[in-house]
Amino acid sequence: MKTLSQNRCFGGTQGVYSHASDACGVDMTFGLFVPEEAALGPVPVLWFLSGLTCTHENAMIKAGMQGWAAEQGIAVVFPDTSPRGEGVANDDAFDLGQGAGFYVNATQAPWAPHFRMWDYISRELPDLIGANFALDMDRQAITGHSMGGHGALTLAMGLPGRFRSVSAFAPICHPTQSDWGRKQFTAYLGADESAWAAHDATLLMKDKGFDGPVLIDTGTADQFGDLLGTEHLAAAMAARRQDGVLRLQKGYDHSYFFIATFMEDHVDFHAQALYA
Ligand SMILES: N[C@@H](CCC(=O)N[C@@H](CSC=O)C(=O)NCC(=O)O)C(=O)O
Repeated sequence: MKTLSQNRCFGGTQGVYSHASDACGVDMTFGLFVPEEAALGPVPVLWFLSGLTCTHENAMIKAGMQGWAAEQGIAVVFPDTSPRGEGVANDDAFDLGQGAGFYVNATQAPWAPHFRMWDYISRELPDLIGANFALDMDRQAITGHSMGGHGALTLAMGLPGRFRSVSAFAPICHPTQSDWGRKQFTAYLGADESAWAAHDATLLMKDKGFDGPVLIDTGTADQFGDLLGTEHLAAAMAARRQDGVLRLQKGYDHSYFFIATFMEDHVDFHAQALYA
């Protein structure tokens, strides 16, 4: 692992690191905020999965997470959203290929050799940060935005026991029925839709739900609202009596201004679960 930068931040350290990824077969970059409490012992971990077109950097510099995480003594991980570089497949569209990994393991050409973001986020990166930083990997929570909200919800429900709480900002909720999902799952996973269900938050909510609290915020003025399928996840949560809150925030759009506005709520929500 290589340290690319380290800056003192709210008493802790905001770092950016790169490493050779076995899962993705290329070097991957991630951000990690570690609060000052880590000097005394391992601290809980909150993951932030970012959306389409993002690198590790967007949320790290725009979401305003570090101050709230420092107050709670929680570390925050900011992974990249896909493998990148020459030799890695890509597409001209912003919603496929590099910057648009959708948190799945691709099985189809030309994506399969590198696009293994499920394995990267669920296995390789946790192992790496757990071994190299003072993090308590028995206390993890996860959040994310848009495509990253989809990733947070599907990883939380797909890995029972891993995360104590899950939240999301404007998540893609029902990708198997959305143009933000059908196109990408066809490309990455193939035309057989039975392989898609494990990556659809609404279907997972109907099937198994999440063994912990859920918090979702989406803006009523979200310019991508029709692609998110929020109503389908809301219905699935209500039908199974999921422990959770889904809020529609008046006038907010899809941007990081929306995310930053409600970030304190989300970090506090996760802190309650991580310190219970
Ligand atoms: N370029 C696209 C819009 C891309 C966009 O809005 N990306 C969002 C995530 S959308 C869902 O995953 C984002 O977080 N962008 C990065 C940022 O820093 O704002 C278009 O033109 O439609």
